[in-house]
Amino acid sequence: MLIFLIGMMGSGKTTLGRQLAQHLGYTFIDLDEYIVQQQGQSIAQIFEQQGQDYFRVLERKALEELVEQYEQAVISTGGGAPCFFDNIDFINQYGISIFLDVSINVLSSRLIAQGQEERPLLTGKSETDLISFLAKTLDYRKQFYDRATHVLQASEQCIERMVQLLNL
Ligand SMILES: Nc1ncnc2c1ncn2[C@@H]1O[C@H](COP(=O)(O)OP(=O)(O)O)[C@@H](O)[C@H]1O
Ligand SMILES: O=C(O)C1=C[C@@H](OP(=O)(O)O)[C@@H](O)[C@H](O)C1
Ligand SMILES: [Mg+2]
Repeated sequence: MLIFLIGMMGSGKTTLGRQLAQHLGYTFIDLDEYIVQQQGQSIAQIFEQQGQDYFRVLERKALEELVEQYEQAVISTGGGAPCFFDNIDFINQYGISIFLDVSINVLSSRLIAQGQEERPLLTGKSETDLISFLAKTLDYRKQFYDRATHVLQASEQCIERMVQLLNL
């Protein structure tokens, strides 16, 4: 089975995905990390040098490659991945998708604590700007996230509890 984690930046896709994969004995793949390794550039460099549209094409190609390569894997996507092309349909065609539903306040405090250098969409934003950017982005992306096959309320839960709740 392929398990795709989807949701906003800071919702815990990378963190939970790694632990879920370990728990299930599945391969763990972070889509951003896969792209970084293939391109030999950071996400920030790809955005800066080739632009966001190019990054979205790389994301789609990476999804296509991964579904060919793996049968049992947890794949943590980047926040925008299910929201471009028909990626959410593609994901649901090849596996299950879990939307990590996290409130804007929790997202913003996690993202502020983590620093912004690896998330080019957030670079240079004050806390107020960040909150309104996240709210506006979620407002648009919700139509894609809502098509996940599973939803996990993930604002407060600790990782271990989330793994139990999924009962996979
Ligand atoms: N369930 C959680 N509870 C508390 N902090 C978390 C949780 N999940 C992730 N974090 C923290 O939030 C930040 C963003 O997590 P990350 O896994 O990189 O999110 P994403 O990949 O969805 O952008 C990290 O600093 C991480 O340690
Ligand atoms: O939401 C987005 O558009 C993005 C999310 C990031 O991944 P995370 O959700 O893991 O931070 C990364 O793919 C890129 O910076 C763009
Ligand atoms: Mg991530």
